[in-house]
Amino acid sequence: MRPWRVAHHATLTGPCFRFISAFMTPLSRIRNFSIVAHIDHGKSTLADRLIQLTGTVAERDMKAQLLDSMDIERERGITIKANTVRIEYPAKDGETYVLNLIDTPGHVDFAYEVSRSMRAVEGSLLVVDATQGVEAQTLANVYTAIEADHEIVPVLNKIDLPAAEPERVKEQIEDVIGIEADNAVEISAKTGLGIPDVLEAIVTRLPAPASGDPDAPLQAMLVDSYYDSYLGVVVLVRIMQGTLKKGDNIRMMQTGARYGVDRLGVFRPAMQNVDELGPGEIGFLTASIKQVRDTKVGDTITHERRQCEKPLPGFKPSVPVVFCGLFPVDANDFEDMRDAIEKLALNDASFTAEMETSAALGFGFRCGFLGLLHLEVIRDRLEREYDIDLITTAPSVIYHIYMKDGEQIDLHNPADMPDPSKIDHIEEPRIKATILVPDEYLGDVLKLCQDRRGIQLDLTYAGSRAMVVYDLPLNEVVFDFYDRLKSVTKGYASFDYQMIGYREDNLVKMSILVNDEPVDALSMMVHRDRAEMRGRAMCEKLKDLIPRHMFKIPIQAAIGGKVIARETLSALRKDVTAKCYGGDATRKKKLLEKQKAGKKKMRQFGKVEIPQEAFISALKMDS
Ligand SMILES: Nc1nc2c(ncn2[C@@H]2O[C@H](COP(=O)(O)OP(=O)(O)OP(=O)(O)O)[C@@H](O)[C@H]2O)c(=O)[nH]1
Repeated sequence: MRPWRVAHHATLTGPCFRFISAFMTPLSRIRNFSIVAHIDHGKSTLADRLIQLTGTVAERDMKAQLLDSMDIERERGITIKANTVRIEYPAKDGETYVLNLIDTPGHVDFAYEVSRSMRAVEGSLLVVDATQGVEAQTLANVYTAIEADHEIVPVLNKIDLPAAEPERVKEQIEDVIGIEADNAVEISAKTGLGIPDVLEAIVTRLPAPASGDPDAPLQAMLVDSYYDSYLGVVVLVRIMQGTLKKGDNIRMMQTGARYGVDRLGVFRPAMQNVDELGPGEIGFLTASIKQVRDTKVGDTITHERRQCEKPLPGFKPSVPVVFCGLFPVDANDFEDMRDAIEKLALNDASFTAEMETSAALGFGFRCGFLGLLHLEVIRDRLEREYDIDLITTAPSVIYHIYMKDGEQIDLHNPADMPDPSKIDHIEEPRIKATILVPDEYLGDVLKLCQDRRGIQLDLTYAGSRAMVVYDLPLNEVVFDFYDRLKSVTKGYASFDYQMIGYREDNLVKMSILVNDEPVDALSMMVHRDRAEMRGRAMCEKLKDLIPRHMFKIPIQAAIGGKVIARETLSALRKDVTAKCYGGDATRKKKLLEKQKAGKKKMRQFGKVEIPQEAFISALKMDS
């Protein structure tokens, strides 16, 4: 999972295991920073180069993208959880500096983690691909950095490419973000060009940590945590005030949990033990913590005996916003799936799962995620690492249902919708979406947002690119908005969003009935004005996706008891093997075997079998 960490555990007991002697680096020689960038602009490659150039990792151990450690991260080239590394850099002024890099996730789903890790450092490198320019996530992340009072050094990457336009991109950074970019460092993280300048810029242009008193009561930020099968939960901390020592008894101020510190250390990037961590330093601790859930990112760690007066400000637990049902295709996999889900949940506090039974799909889990990417990552891991075939139901958001009797219900699953006659009104979550798109695709983007019940908030230009800001219902975005956006703009748009709150709208639950049996997994919340259109589209699709049976199958969409759309799948007249006339026995056998294998992936609904693909395909909306 995190190969470099696991791989380097050996060194903890091996001959090269050593303690860093108990001296604290003076604040003036510490620089804590993060790298903010849009996906693919080269953040991980730059981090690798910094590590390599400072000899933090021996050349032979250098694996591309050291900091992106999960397989899926590697494969998709995205960074999911924050990671950290401590680099020692002998600067031109003759002093050796300790540089702590916290690598932050680049994707919108993990905005909260980004904002937390930013609070743990004083400065940021803003990496912008000199061939692409500023993108939506560059904006979102750089604003988070600005909010955290960071000093920011712009870095233009990929200047080795002929398409690089550093001057234009500098101008764009100044126009769009509003920070000075004249003195941006021009580099190629790929070839290594300009990397020494980046190291010098970190030392000379980013601030040292603000004053901290090593003798004050301990105040440390819990920046991140992960589960390690050898060490248990490993907690990444940034010391603000006081000194943390091995053996100390600590207390998490938000959760109230108490622990004894077993081990203290830093990542270089292999784990290296230290005796103590002082103000301004970033390191890790282990403390026989059983599950990641007990460590809340953003919590304040203090000493049990001598507590600091106040926790650090701004703590909020990250809460799942997108929910869906995950069911094993083969009911026999349920126990394996439960184990797998428990393991994943141990390592990911923002992923929630509760057992669920569906009339149609049997036993499974209702799972909560930070966003769509998070959902995909977890689903992929279940399928890949644990080898479980899954049926995923339509993602849904949390609706606030206000009942006539004054009760308020949070609806996570459309299947649990209460009797509509008892409902007063329903509110849905809305987001503010920022989209940056080349001019020529603007029309398509506006249409897409409009189709998804968007309200335009702003439209401005930065060079030949438009920046549109829309207020959109989250529900319209969760399923395939991002895919549609990519396809209508040929991949040239970038997208970022933040939640802005709940608003009332005319929402109803649409049920789908196949052969008069409701299929829970396909029920969804829709806007009343769109229900008919959606219902019709859904029935038409299902008609194509459900194989014909020996009898006629009505497929209906309904709101309450009222049918709003209907299709009929005609009966199959011939036997599947009928076309194999002429007695080709092997062909006939093959066909029957194929049919049998296909059956495993089918779900029985009353008398009707629905293939697994139908669930996903039916829920994808075409414009
Ligand atoms: N030509 C060229 N390619 C580069 C350079 N820096 C990075 N790349 C390539 O750009 C792609 C993306 O680089 P990454 O370092 O994975 O990007 P990232 O910003 O870390 O992406 P996330 O982890 O998804 O946030 C990779 O294929 C790199 O090899 C560069 O200076 N020049």
